[in-house]
Amino acid sequence: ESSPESGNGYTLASVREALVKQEDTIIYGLIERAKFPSNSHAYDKDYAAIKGFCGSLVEFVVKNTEALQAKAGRYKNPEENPFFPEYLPPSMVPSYPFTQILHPGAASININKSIWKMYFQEFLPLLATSGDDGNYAQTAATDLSLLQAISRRIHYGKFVAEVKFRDAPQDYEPLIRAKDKEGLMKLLTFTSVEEMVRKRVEKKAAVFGQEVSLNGEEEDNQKPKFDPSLASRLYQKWVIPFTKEVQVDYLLRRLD
Ligand SMILES: C=C(O[C@@H]1C=C(C(=O)O)C=C[C@H]1O)C(=O)O
Repeated sequence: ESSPESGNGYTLASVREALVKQEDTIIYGLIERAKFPSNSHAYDKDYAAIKGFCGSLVEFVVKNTEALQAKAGRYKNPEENPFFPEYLPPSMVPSYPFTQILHPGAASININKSIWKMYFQEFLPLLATSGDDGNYAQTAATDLSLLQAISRRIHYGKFVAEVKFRDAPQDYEPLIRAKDKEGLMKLLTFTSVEEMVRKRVEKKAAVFGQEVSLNGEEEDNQKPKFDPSLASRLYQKWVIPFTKEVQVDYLLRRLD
């Protein structure tokens, strides 16, 4: 039951359930980041001028936090993918026997560079209101936890692809051998599931982002913590397409 060849309890239903739970983490992350204004100095390499470090304050926070978390074992879990893998020290803690269901080729898939670019260049300007309150370190910390949640969700595509492959190897194998990316993309796509995901994410964003007061009348006039349609936009434009890209990348390596 627990050999690497068996499914180890992973099914399409269970991986989808995991994705639903990760939506919560992403939405909490959006709420936390939206508490701060844009704080553009946090992203400015010239502003930071940190001794012995070349890069912005957010890069400084992310690289150093990832290094600490790597020592504490974070990246031993195949669900976790660092943004700066080239700077990571080894884990210093006893290893845990994480269930290994993925093909070893999964380890070489990391699209965090694209996620990073999307987040800072395209998404963050939509989420953060303009302004500067000086809380650059705190802002960078919220960026990192939101980025980690988005990255985990997107790279979970490896697990999604693995269970889809196991459910129908006869359908996937010829496309993999032919390196038919378009055919694979079509086969792994479920538009009705995607639509449900987008709708649920927007609804969760509206519910979680609601101001809570004890006077029922006030609630209607309260501004939400962030625009809920941004959450579904994030999913539609980036999270879902990136997840599918990871699935295709994974499947292309599946028979190596
Ligand atoms: C993740 C899956 O694969 C695809 C990507 C989806 C997503 O990122 O939400 C949803 C449906 C599929 O088109 C899935 O089938 O659940």
